[in-house]
Amino acid sequence: MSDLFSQLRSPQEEIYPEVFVLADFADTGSLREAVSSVIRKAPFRKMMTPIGHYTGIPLTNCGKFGWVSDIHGYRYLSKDPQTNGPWPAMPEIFSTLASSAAEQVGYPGFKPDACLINCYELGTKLNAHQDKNEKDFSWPIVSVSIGLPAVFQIFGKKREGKPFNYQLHDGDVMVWGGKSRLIYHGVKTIKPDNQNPSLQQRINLTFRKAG
Ligand SMILES: O=C(O)CCC(=O)C(=O)O
Ligand SMILES: [Fe+2]
Repeated sequence: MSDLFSQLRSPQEEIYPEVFVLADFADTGSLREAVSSVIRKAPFRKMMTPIGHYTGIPLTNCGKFGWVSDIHGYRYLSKDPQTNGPWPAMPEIFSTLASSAAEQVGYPGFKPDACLINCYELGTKLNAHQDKNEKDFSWPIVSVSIGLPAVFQIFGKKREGKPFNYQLHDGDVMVWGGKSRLIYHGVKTIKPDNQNPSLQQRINLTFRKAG
């Protein structure tokens, strides 16, 4: 996103303790091409949750490990349950982007082995949750926004209460770690963007060191 608004934001902002936003850090045109190549091999799918519902947001993965949900719970698997083969390799531009974003805010040496790709349609949202299926919480989560804007909600240590809200735009990269690594967070219902009425989706990439 390169309009007047994005030029008014500072390139790096700590929006919450140890939660950083790098505004317009990613070149989403080339990321979209890489997403297309991943979803040709591992299409978006809804997954069953332990309580027998489907996840509202279609998702897929690339990298050594992929995050999955089924009636047994949430975990990382080295194989795509739909094919029983490995997940698509993580595109080089994904890992380079995630490592450089992490390094920029104080996590040198971050080498993600899992990238979860969520595909939000208009009217969908992500309920408050923690990212806690990874082995080592000393590594941050790096999250990249593509397409429609979204309001990211930070609830903090508890799921309840009034969240801190921050609007993420195409190209924004958010990194959270340290004392905020296990914050409850979510995404408010995705709305159309009047400036870009042709945009119908938001894609989010989250990079993790899972294994
Ligand atoms: O879509 C986002 O910005 C956040 C996604 C997220 O929290 C997750 O996939 O665990
Ligand atoms: Fe999350």
